[in-house]
Order: sequence, then structure tokens, then C-alpha cells
Amino acid sequence: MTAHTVEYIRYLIPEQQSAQFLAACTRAAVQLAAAPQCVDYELARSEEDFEHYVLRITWTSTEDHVEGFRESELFTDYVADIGPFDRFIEETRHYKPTTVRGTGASLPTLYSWAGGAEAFTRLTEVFYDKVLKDEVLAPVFAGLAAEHASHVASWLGEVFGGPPSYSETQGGHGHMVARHLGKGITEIQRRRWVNLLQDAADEAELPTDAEFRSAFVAYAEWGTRLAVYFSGPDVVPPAEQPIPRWTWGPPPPHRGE
Ligand code: HEM
Repeated sequence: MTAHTVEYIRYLIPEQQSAQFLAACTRAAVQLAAAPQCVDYELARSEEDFEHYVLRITWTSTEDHVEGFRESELFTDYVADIGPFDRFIEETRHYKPTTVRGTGASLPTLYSWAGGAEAFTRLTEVFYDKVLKDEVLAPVFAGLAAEHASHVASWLGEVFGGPPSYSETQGGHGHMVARHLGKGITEIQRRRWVNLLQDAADEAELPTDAEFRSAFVAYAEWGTRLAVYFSGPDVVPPAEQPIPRWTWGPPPPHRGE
């Protein structure tokens, strides 16, 4: 579980002071944005009762907030901006996130956007067909097990938000990483792997929109660089851990009319 702490500060601001309050928060936000202890912040205003505001600040930890930010020079300016409104505070507390958390379905997963299990099966069939004909990669995958492509399809499907079929039938992240131990993958092989995966994505007709492809390639870059690392000498295999879940990058999916 994350060590982050979420501080909630609830204000009840008289209507005639709301403009000054918003201006003060805008200035104080500059100090929050500059604070290495601050993860993110947001001021929200009640839709039903305009006088109610909640300032949510995520800190790297409570100690970092209390002993770091509050002891820093930034805090002096922060208090100068927002301190005059302290008398309107109704509650200020640090909260620790529990395990009850997640995301809603407002965003499609990369898995469903790509076309689900069939899309990933198509992808890895085309991909390993190319791999086995490729002068750089064919020797690495010589004697490939027949089920390799379908295992990698279910791995990718799970990473991109599909059902946990790889972790239920094969194992978790540690299991997958272990398949690369001692293989001594070179940068030239890695780059070819990424290039062929992108060629395969085109041929298998995965979506070509900028947002999907940038997230897809980001995972290919991240995953292959880990594969190279774990295939190298003197590597300590990681403890078993859940399969990473990849999602959209900074640009959300484009769903224009
Ligand atoms: C995002 C990057 C990668 C992913 C997601 C990935 C995924 C996987 C998975 C899931 C397995 C286990 C298959 C099984 O359970 O049967 C595997 C094995 C393997 N991977 Fe990767 N891999 C990646 C990068 C690479 C790269 C860059 C290379 C080499 C250029 C490579 C070479 C191999 C080899 C040789 C095996 C073992 C095959 C076997 O002995 O069955 N992988 N990979």
C-alpha cells in the first residue's frame, strides 16, 4: 500500500469572501506545486452549498508534510496566502488510503479498445511468425514452445486491462520475468523485438489512433527494457508480484463524435 497521505481541509467560506479565497488558493498553489513533499492537490467547491470547499492535498507522507513542508520556506509564503482563511476551516485531517480503491469504467481499458482477446491472439500470431523469420531474433527463439504466442497474448491482454488469464494459469510477474533469466538479450535484439511488435500491430489491425499506439509502444519499451535487465548477468530475480496494469498515457482516448 502506498505511504502517501491525503490531507483534507474543509472550508466554509462566506459567499462575499469567495473571490478572495479563490485568489489566495491560486497563489498558495504555487507553493504546493513547488513542494517536493506534495504529490498533487485539488480545490473543489460544493455544487449544492457554494460556501463549502474541500482542499485535498496528497503528501508523500504525513512526516514529509509536517516535518518537511511545514519547516520549509515555501510554507511561509503558503501561510501568508491562505492563513487568513484558517478561521473558516471546519476540519483538517490526514487520511491514509485503504485497499478499497480503484478506477471506474469511464475509460475503456486498452484491452477492450484494442479488440479484446482476439486482437491479442492475432497480434502475437503475426508477431512470432515474423520473429521466427527474422535473422536477429530467430536464433533467440529457436525451439519455441507451440503455446508461447498464446501465453504472450494472454500476458499482454492482462497487462492492458483484460482478464487475469496469465496470472491464473501461468503465474505472476516473477514467473514471466524468470523466463528471461540468463538469456543475455542485447539492445539490438530488444529493438528488433519492439520494431516487429509494431509491424505486427499494423498487420493485425490493432487500432492506429495516436493515444492507443503511444500507450502500446510505451509498454513495449518498458517491458523490453526490463526483459533485457533481467536477462543479464548477476541479476537477482524479483519476488513474485502482481502483473503490472498498463493504462492510457497522458492523452486520454479520443472519442470525438
Ligand atoms: C514487453 C516485453 C516482453 C514481454 C511482455 C514478454 C513476454 C514473455 C512471456 C509472457 C514469456 C513466457 C511465455 C510462457 O509463459 O510460455 C516470455 C518468454 C520469453 N521471452 Fe519474452 N517478453 C518480452 C520481451 C522479450 C524480449 C525483448 C526478448 C528477446 C529479444 C524475449 C525473449 C523471450 C524468450 C527467449 C522467452 C522464453 C521462451 C521459452 O523458453 O519458452 N522477450 N516472454
